[in-house]
Amino acid sequence: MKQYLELMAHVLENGTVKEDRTGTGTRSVFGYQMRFDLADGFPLVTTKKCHLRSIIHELLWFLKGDTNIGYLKENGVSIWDGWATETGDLGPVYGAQWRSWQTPTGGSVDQIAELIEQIKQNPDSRRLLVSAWNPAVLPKAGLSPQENAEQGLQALPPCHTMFQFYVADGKLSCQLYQRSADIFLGVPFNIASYALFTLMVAQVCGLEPGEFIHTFGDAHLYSNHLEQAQLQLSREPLPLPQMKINPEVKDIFSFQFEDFELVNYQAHPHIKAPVAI
Ligand SMILES: Nc1nc(=O)c2c([nH]1)NC[C@@H]1CN(c3ccc(C(=O)N[C@@H](CCC(=O)O)C(=O)O)cc3)CN21
Ligand SMILES: O=c1ccn([C@H]2C[C@H](O)[C@@H](COP(=O)(O)O)O2)c(=O)[nH]1
Repeated sequence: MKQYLELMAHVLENGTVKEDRTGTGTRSVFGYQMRFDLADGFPLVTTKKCHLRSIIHELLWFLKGDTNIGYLKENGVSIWDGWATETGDLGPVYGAQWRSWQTPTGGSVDQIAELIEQIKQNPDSRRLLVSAWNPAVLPKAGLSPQENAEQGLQALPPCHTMFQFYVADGKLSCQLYQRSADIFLGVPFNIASYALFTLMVAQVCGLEPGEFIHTFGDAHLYSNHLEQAQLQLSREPLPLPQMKINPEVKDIFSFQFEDFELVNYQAHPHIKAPVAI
């Protein structure tokens, strides 16, 4: 995961000191890109131990179209707790936009089902996109995440805002545009999640995995993550693990947690860091 360490080093060296919504303060750059060839192994950060279980459950939860943290809590995943209402709601976040984008006439669009259909039917298409950025449901400034969710708005605007697939030479690649990126906590999750999603889509479409390309808007290190970032930079990256997926699954909505097995994951010890809310 040289790419990830290079991003960290780049932001530490070149980042501008910048205030942010959470009041924590960041070092930030605008515009950056990383590329991962999925044939090189599964891109899970090795310079700190990462919790893949949370990442898999979060992705399956998005794919169900679910926006209540109930499923995550049942599976011991707490990464969304800070933003949910007492009843566990987050408003129309990723799951809702991916699977049931509301149309003005009262219908809904399943962007994931349409994406899979288009990749199969029309692999040369330049329109293989999914957007989670829906201006009609963005949270109102001045309200808390919980107050927004109670009003039917998103608790937090999507950070991974849109992604595009591309098919060439029998290989499927994915590019994500992430408008805002917490390099220490969020980015390792985001890389692994989209790499896994690309492997899943490739399998159900009968394609080989190509590249995952991660493009950033505001990529930042929070001021209370700088020591943790330095510690990670002092560690040697280890060989990447491999992801094994149950080859029987041919429907993107049928994957279950047990269908995934990460093998040969060697990592340095976990590093704790506070999450900015
Ligand atoms: N400031 C901030 N950073 C984020 O990365 C983030 C948000 N907010 N808000 C929405 C989601 C929630 N995400 C999160 C939230 C918490 C962790 C976190 O605390 N990770 C720890 C523990 C992992 C675990 O419990 O499995 C870590 O060490 O990675 C990671 C991603 C990603 N997003
Ligand atoms: O998947 C995610 C979700 C969130 N983040 C980070 C990026 C920012 O640090 C915060 C969101 O705050 P905004 O003020 O809305 O930008 O969460 C992430 O890195 N990955």
